[in-house]
Formats: sequence, C-alpha cells, structure tokens
Amino acid sequence: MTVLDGKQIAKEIREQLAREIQELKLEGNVPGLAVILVGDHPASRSYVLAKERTCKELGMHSVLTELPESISENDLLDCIQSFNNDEQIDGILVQLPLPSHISESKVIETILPEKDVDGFHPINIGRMHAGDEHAFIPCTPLGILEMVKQTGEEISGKHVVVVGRSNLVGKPAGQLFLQENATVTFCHSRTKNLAEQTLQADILIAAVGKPNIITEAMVSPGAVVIDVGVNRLENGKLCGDVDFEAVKPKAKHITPVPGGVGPMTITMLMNNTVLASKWRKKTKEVH
Ligand SMILES: Nc1nc2c(c(=O)[nH]1)N[C@@H](CN(C=O)c1ccc(C(=O)N[C@@H](CCC(=O)O)C(=O)O)cc1)CN2
Repeated sequence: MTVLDGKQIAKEIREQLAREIQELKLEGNVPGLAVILVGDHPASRSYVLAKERTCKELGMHSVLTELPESISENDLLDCIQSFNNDEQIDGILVQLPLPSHISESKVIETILPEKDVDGFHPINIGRMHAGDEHAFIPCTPLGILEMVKQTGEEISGKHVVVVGRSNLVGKPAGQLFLQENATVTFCHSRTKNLAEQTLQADILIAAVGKPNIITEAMVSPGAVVIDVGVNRLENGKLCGDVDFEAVKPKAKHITPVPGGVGPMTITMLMNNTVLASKWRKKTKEVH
C-alpha cells in the first residue's frame, strides 16, 4: 500500500514548470495570471493568496484583484473584460464560489476561452469532451489524473467509479478517465446501493464533500482510492470523503486529506497558465 504524497508530486511538477518558464522568459514571454476574489471567505482567500505566491515562486506575472462581496455583476464582468484585453495576462481565474446575486455561468462565459485556465468555459468543456488537445482541463481533475499516472498503474480498461457529479470535479474527472480508455461509472445522491457500485472500482474517486462517506466495506481490496473531499470538521480539523485509516490497509494506493489531491490543484493551474501563454504566443505568430 502507498499513500500518495500530493505535496511531493506537485513540487516535482512545479520544478519542471519553473524550468519551462525560464526558457519562455528568454524568448520574451512571461506567463501572466489574473486572479479575482469576490468577498472575503477565509478559505477562498487563502487559496487565492496561495495561487499568487506560487506564481511569484515560479517567476510568473500575477495580478490579484480583490472585490467587495457587494460588487454588482456588471462591474465584475467589466473587470473580467479588462483582463481579456490585457496582453500581459494569459490566464484569468475567478475564485468560486461567488455570492448568490452573481451568475456563475455569466462570469465563466465572459472569460475568453483562450484565457480560461480553470477550464470551466463551455467551449473548453466541449473541447475536452471532443478530445481536443487545445482544451483547458479543470485543475483538480487534471491533478487527479496526474496522481494516478504517477502510480504507474494501467488506466486503460480499468473500472473508474466517480462518486459525485459536480461540474468542478466529478463530471470532468470521469470524462478524463474515459479518454484514457477506462470504463467510467458516475454515482450521486440518487444512486441506489452505492456500495454495490463502489465495490466494482479499480479506481475510486470520492468527490462528494461528505466526511467519511466512503467506508472500508465499500472498497475492494487493491483499489486505487482518490479522495477529493476537503471537509472542515467542528473541531477545526480537515477530513476527506474517505474513512482514511480504515480504508488504507485495503487500498493499493490512497490519497490523504490534507496533502493529497488539494496541493495538486494550484500546481495544475500553473501548468494551464504556462500552456495558455504558449498557445497564445503561437496564435499571435500565425496572425
Ligand atoms: N475558480 C476556482 N475556484 C475553485 C477551485 C478551482 O479550481 N477554481 N477549486 C476549489 C478551491 N481550490 C482552488 O481554488 C483549492 C482547494 C483546496 C486546495 C488545497 O490545497 N487543499 C489542502 C488543504 C488546505 C486547507 O488547509 O484548507 C489539501 O487538501 O491538502 C487548494 C486549492 C474551489 N474553488
């Protein structure tokens, strides 16, 4: 059994990205990311600060815009437009969730698809489903795939069971594994007899947001178990969707919370921003 160390895997990917960024800089190309935070939700704030810090560490250009919770939808859309028109910015990210008076889909659809490094724009979702190599893939699912690939386990032909069907994680994660020729089952709140499904999994992805919903009895011996849940308990501790200590002896590979999938998310955002910068440069050269 191995516990997959997301921090270490993310660090190795960042080292590779730092080298690529140095090369891009020599060609006069500095990847730039604009991050927009609306309101002051503490977890969101810490994620955007970590994004900005990581940009700086890798030698990228970054702009953090903090807007009040009360900002109007139109003002937020204007802010996005200004980054759409900013030549120094390759990637734009609006931290989610947003206040309820702002339409998430309007915000996402205002970001230019070629700067949508979160991969949430319908054009990027469509490109991902079509297997287009120029699709931005959402960061957490991309991090999950990278972690599973790092195990060296074959994905093709395996049964992947995804528990959770969010647009951010569950749906794109299933789609990514389908493209790797896995057989994919999606489970959700209306799934009857969840354990019957999860026991079929060679690779089990838990992305529900409910502490310890995946118990030892729901995992088959030798499974790869990926826990995407980041649940804050009343005692302040973080816990995943998987009952880690009970499932660990049964799994072949398992991710912890914290320190598993979470740290991969920000690193894959950096990866997408570097890609955005390279792709935009190529498009400019053609025109
Ligand atoms: N526009 C976006 N909004 C959100 C995304 C996203 O990808 N794009 N994902 C999440 C939040 N998120 C990044 O934005 C994120 C979540 C968790 C972690 C992480 O490193 N988690 C740590 C624990 C951190 C803690 O102590 O709270 C871990 O699991 O080890 C990084 C980024 C929703 N919004």
